[in-house]
Amino acid sequence: MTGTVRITDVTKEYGRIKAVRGASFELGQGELVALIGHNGAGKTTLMKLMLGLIRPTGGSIEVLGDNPAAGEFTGRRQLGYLPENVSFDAALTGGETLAFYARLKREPVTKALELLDMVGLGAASRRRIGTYSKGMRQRLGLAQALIGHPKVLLLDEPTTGLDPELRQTFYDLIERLAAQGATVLLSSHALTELEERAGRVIIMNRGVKVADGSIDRLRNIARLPTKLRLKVAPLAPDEMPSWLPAGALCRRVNGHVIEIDAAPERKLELLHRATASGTSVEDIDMLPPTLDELYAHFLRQAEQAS
Ligand SMILES: Nc1ncnc2c1ncn2[C@@H]1O[C@H](COP(=O)(O)OP(=O)(O)OP(=O)(O)O)[C@@H](O)[C@H]1O
Repeated sequence: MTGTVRITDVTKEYGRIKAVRGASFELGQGELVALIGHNGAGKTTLMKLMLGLIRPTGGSIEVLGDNPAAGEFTGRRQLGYLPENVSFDAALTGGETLAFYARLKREPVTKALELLDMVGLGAASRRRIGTYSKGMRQRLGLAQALIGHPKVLLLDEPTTGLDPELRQTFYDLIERLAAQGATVLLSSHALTELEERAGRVIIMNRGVKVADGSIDRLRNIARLPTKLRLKVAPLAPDEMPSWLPAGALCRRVNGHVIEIDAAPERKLELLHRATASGTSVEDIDMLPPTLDELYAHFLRQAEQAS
């Protein structure tokens, strides 16, 4: 993995507000990384630091081998950025807007206009942005960020305002870009949709990085229980299956479905008991901790430690 972004012990203060506190991480070529955290956790500040729009109070930042806040930052043209609240001149058409940004980036206009088709705005390219829906403006923002095949894409809340079908198209698109070698960092509150997509998750809390890794790795660290949902023969009102070990954390979902919280080290034993001959288990679903649950766990842990 070649590092394209290197954040080392970075702090950013706005007066007395510490927006980022001692954050360190590297992003590699072709990585699709989700940056998650509550409002004010420092996500946008980190992106602005990577773009060179603001300077860190402490620590160092390297993007594509250079300091983005340096005057002669050569990598700037290879960065794509979709801000959280994207806004364009309502009087311009989508096509005119994209042509304007292409010229700013010194990229061929015709190539940039092809991006409108890619985000499903080809038919609307001659319409004024004032007539666009929020989802259309968001897609125009994404097309703008993609001008010039950026090596690093920073997307701040990119799926806000997109309907489920467009979200799917959006993720397909960025997965393809990552597969072609782009580094994609996206901030989001939509944890459920990130669960299947992000190869890696960075969790921020009050400016501090509190977790970093693939979802499997975060599951290993958090050691939260896996839910085993079992369909069993109909149970009497207070009955529980006899094969359940004493002390098992178990609840009835309804008269023939029970759910057990299985600690990682007891998962196999419980499965074995459930499927041993003589039990009447008809079906089993294993539900590992969701990203929502992991997120809540790491935030709780960080709050307890502070
Ligand atoms: N220009 C600024 N001047 C003063 N404080 C700022 C400035 N920009 C951000 N902050 C503060 O820094 C902290 C981190 O803000 P940031 O925008 O990075 O959070 P975020 O995680 O992106 O939140 P959101 O999800 O709401 O966008 C917040 O407390 C915010 O109020």
